Amino acid sequence: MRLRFTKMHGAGNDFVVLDATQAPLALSRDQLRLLGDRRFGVGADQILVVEAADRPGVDFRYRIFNGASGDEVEQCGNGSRCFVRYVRDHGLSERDTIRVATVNNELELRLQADGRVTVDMNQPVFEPARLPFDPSGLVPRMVNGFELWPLDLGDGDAGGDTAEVAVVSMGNPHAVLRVPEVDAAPVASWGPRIEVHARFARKVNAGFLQVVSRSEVKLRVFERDAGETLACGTGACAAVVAGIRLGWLDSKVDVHTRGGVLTIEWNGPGHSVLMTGPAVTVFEGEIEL
Ligand SMILES: N[C@H](CCC[C@H](N)C(=O)O)C(=O)O
Repeated sequence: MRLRFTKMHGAGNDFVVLDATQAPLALSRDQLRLLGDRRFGVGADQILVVEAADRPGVDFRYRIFNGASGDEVEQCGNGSRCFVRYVRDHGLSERDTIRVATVNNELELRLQADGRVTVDMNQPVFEPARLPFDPSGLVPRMVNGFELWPLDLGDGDAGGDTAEVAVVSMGNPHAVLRVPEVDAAPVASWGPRIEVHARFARKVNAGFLQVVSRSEVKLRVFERDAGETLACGTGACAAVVAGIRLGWLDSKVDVHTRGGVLTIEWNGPGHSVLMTGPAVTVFEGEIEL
């Protein structure tokens, strides 16, 4: 099959975007992994599929697949900003604000005059069972009334490292740990061990957070089924929400990632998280699958 695609990125987190509004695209896991493959295919952290609305009150359906595994996931923040840029540029909508349905939620996406996009990422979820995360037998350290869970990363000869994490769901699961300096953080060694830790039944995205001030942080994320990406939108939301709950951050924070800056705003429980950042089209192409 000959497939047209658009290559995009949001703060360096990159995507292959496909238009399935005219006809459903039933791609196999192998075809999705080929699209994500940086040697044998196009190359992308995630594959985003634009589908026609499947219910009243939304403009499109937004589906997300991790490029390395071909598995469908619940949410992609950087991808949602590219989504609205894509539908505008491809004449699929004339509106600056659109509403999309994901596998487990709905998002409102707003194209700003300066070209950045603001997304209402809905409310964060903290109940461990809804991540899912199994805290049984663990005693959390309470900071500002919020749990930091001691994760034992010891696996045989790897030694008894313990990662102290906050857990947050933005529709997809996140474990956030504070580090003194992101550039020296053990992302390559601890990231994969947290990602597949047995207490996360559907694996987890691991965020490494450096607090620069109450309104500025640096963040690296070892993403579930993607490895370290240059930015993670839901990861930035999860890290800021955790930082606010832990008393480290104010309600509006600039998140410096290796691929660019995202601005996250959250006014506390009961409120949505707002994420603002870039959405860039790199090239259009075709591939034979
Ligand atoms: N790897 C993530 C999906 C992509 C999230 C990230 N790219 C974002 O911008 O939120 C997961 O498996 O939950």
